Amino acid sequence: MADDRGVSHGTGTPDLTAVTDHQAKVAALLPPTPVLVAPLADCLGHALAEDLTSPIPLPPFDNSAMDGYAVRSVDLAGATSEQPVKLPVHEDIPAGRVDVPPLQPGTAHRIMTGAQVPPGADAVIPVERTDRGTEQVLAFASVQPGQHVRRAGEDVTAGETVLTAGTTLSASQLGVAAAVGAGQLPVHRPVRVLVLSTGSELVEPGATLEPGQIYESNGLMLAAAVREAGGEATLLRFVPDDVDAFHRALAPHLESTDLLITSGGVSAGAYEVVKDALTGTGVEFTKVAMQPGMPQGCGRYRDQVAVVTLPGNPVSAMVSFEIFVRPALRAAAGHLATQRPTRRATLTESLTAPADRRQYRRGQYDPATGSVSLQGAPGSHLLAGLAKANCLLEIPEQVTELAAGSTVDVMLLD
Ligand SMILES: Nc1nc2c(c(=O)[nH]1)N[C@H]1C(S)=C(S)[C@@H](COP(=O)(O)OP(=O)(O)OC[C@H]3O[C@@H](n4cnc5c(N)ncnc54)[C@H](O)[C@@H]3O)O[C@H]1N2
Ligand code: MOO
Repeated sequence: MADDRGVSHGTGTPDLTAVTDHQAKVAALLPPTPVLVAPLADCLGHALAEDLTSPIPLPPFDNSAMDGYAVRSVDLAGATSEQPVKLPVHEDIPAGRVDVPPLQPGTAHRIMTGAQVPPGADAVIPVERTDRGTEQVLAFASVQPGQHVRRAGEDVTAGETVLTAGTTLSASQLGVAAAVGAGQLPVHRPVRVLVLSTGSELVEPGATLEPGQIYESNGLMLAAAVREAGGEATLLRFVPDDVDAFHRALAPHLESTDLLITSGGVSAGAYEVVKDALTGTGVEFTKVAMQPGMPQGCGRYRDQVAVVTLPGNPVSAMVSFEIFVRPALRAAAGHLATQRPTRRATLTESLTAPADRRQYRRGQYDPATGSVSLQGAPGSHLLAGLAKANCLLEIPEQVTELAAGSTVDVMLLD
């Protein structure tokens, strides 16, 4: 049933596109990116394209967990500080020594952390429990068989899968790949994104503001968001509010762009350059049942490049990026983790929300108490509040008010 704004109650919204429908449309625009093989050092943040199995065990050989002496544990049975056991020291084994001679019964080899445990030894006595002798050593304690020895394969066995396809490669994932000897990895190429902002009122941050001008912020912010999401961003700013200039600015980038993201110029004003330039080129404009972020558009420009047009209000642009672009970008680049983590949180204060629109409010989530407080008012120009927020509260379409103490879903931003 629709009200006098043409907005229906319940599930049907004749004049407004459902958030989930627009999400699906944007996601469908971005096919998976090709797989390339990249040196390990260039793989940070990319998604692994195939499972990585280890050709070797880790550790590759039994090695010492301590600086000390490799011994046979039976030789130190009953050793105490009062009744130490004396053993001749036959060899010195620094880490990396490969010609390690076997340990004879009743002797010790001095050994360093990470060095190969010699055949015949079954334990290591740490240097602190000895007199640190080099020709012969006094051991002031006994050791259990296996003590302070790191066994071959106890971390990873040969043939074991250490990373699965779709894993986002962060520092520790690159660490394990290097440890098992992978010099390069098959990864999905990041999505190449052109971020374009238009608006005659916009000037470069750092320049002097004339009356009526504002600093350009969306372009820089969206390009950073693309990079944080694992994409490659090229920034094209200060494109004049002129349709021909818009097409001319775009043309040299078409070949090397998978996705064009614009901000601004799509609502109902007399100078909506993005809408004017892209209408009829394969891009469709709509109003989504969301606040902020109602005016949206997407499509394929001249059958060539995926396009998502975000609204110009900075908070609208950023929230729209989070809801529509980020998950699609990550899915196309092969990441299994496409969604931000979510929590159910207790609201510390009451709020009201517009009917029939899904509202995203900015908030501060406190993981210690599981509570969330609002960060600033709902206005979509209030960028400072967004900058202080660590989460978005998702207020469902049918909810118009929530009392303090209510439970609400939050999406964590960092
Ligand atoms: N009559 C109507 N007016 C508006 C409607 C509507 O439905 N009917 N929708 C409102 C909503 S909701 C939004 S959101 C905005 C979206 O407008 P546009 O996407 O066309 O954006 P602009 O008008 O170009 O700019 C809006 C606002 O954002 C500032 N802006 C734009 N680009 C940047 C940038 N790169 N960096 C910083 N700030 C930017 C711009 O100066 C404006 O203040 O429309 C409402 N109006
Ligand atoms: O929907 Mo607009 O994006 O509220 O400000």
